[in-house]
Amino acid sequence: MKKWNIASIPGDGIGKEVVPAAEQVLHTIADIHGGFQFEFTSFPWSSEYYLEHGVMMPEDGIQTLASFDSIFLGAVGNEQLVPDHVSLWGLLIKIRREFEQVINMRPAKVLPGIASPLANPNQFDFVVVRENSEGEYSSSGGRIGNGEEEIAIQNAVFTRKGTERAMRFAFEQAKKRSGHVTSATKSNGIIHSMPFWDEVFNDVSQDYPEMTTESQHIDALAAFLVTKPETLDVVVASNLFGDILTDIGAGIMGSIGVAPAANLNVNGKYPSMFEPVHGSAPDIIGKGIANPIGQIWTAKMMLDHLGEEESATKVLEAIEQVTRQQMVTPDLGGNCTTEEVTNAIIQELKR
Ligand SMILES: NC(=O)C1=CN([C@@H]2O[C@H](COP(=O)(O)OP(=O)(O)OC[C@H]3O[C@@H](n4cnc5c(N)ncnc54)[C@H](O)[C@@H]3O)[C@@H](O)[C@H]2O)C=CC1
Ligand SMILES: CC(=O)C(=O)O
Ligand SMILES: [K+]
Ligand SMILES: [Mn+2]
Repeated sequence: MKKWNIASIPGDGIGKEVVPAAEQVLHTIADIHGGFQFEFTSFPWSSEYYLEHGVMMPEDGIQTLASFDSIFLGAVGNEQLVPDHVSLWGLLIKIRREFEQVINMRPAKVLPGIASPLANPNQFDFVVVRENSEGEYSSSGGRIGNGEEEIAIQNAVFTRKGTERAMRFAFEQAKKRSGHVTSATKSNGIIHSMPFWDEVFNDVSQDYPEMTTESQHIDALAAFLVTKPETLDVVVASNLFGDILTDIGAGIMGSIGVAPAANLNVNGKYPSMFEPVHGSAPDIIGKGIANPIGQIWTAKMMLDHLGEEESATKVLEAIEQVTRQQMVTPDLGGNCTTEEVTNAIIQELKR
């Protein structure tokens, strides 16, 4: 029997609530399949770990993770204990970079039974391909001076290699979908990186003459996600633009609690990491009402990545059956708990 070794990092806040829920679902689907199983090794790396050890993960943490088939992460961040930029750069962003997880794939589509906050949502189904290793998320820059003289400089880094890689990945996705790629730009306001981004998009699109393309400024595109999301298929975006667009994508699905994500290593050198779009949700910690669907849909993406596509499809179908019956947590207007939604998905799988 095949065994998938997964490093599990629940992290902070509701990560500790939704990761175990999704692991239950993964064990269930493995049992149903019968030909593979999961072994989860859990790591306590979090803001609490930082308070005790002064680091978000041990020095050999990256080395430890390298031997796993995939990493399954909840969320990182507890501002009460550790400044966010310290905790995120010490764990989440560190893993993304060290393991060259250069693509963050984030689908968004209508889930049956869920009332979108959009008044008349058309049947949208798109995926954002977010460049995940450079761009605006950069450590280049610094702070100097004090008081009124203080200056903060934050550089964005766009390499041709990284930009092109994200765009090619987007076009390859589009081949499997309806063949339309939208580039998120801002070349009217950002004078170096974004005209460069547009040029690379134009160059790469020459290699995909069968695809249709469009380029939209990020501000207009943000509005289109609300007014006509059904026109989008694959959106390629820089690190920050992709981050923002995917919270909008989550919003129009009904809640950030349902949105999945995959941080993909595409050169095969290191494991990929699967973690939902949402954060640690400090306002609902410990209430038992965190929506587990984002983490469970993320588990579905991990199954796809591991080549267990048939099981992956079954997990998404079970999620859709449960939302169709409106067995959902309060963020989606329901009154179910994390446990009730998880159990309903498990029961659906067992049918
Ligand atoms: N990838 C990651 O690990 C991320 C970590 N963060 C961190 O998380 C902390 C909180 O950040 P926020 O900006 O408030 O974003 P957040 O995503 O944690 O929460 C935003 C809102 O969505 C709700 N929400 C999020 N996930 C939910 C779920 N599964 N079920 C029900 N409701 C849910 C929260 O209750 C809150 O009202 C910060 O420390 C931040 O840095 C934020 C975003 C991503
Ligand atoms: C930090 C964050 O919000 C993200 O990378 O999605
Ligand atoms: K997350
Ligand atoms: Mn985000």
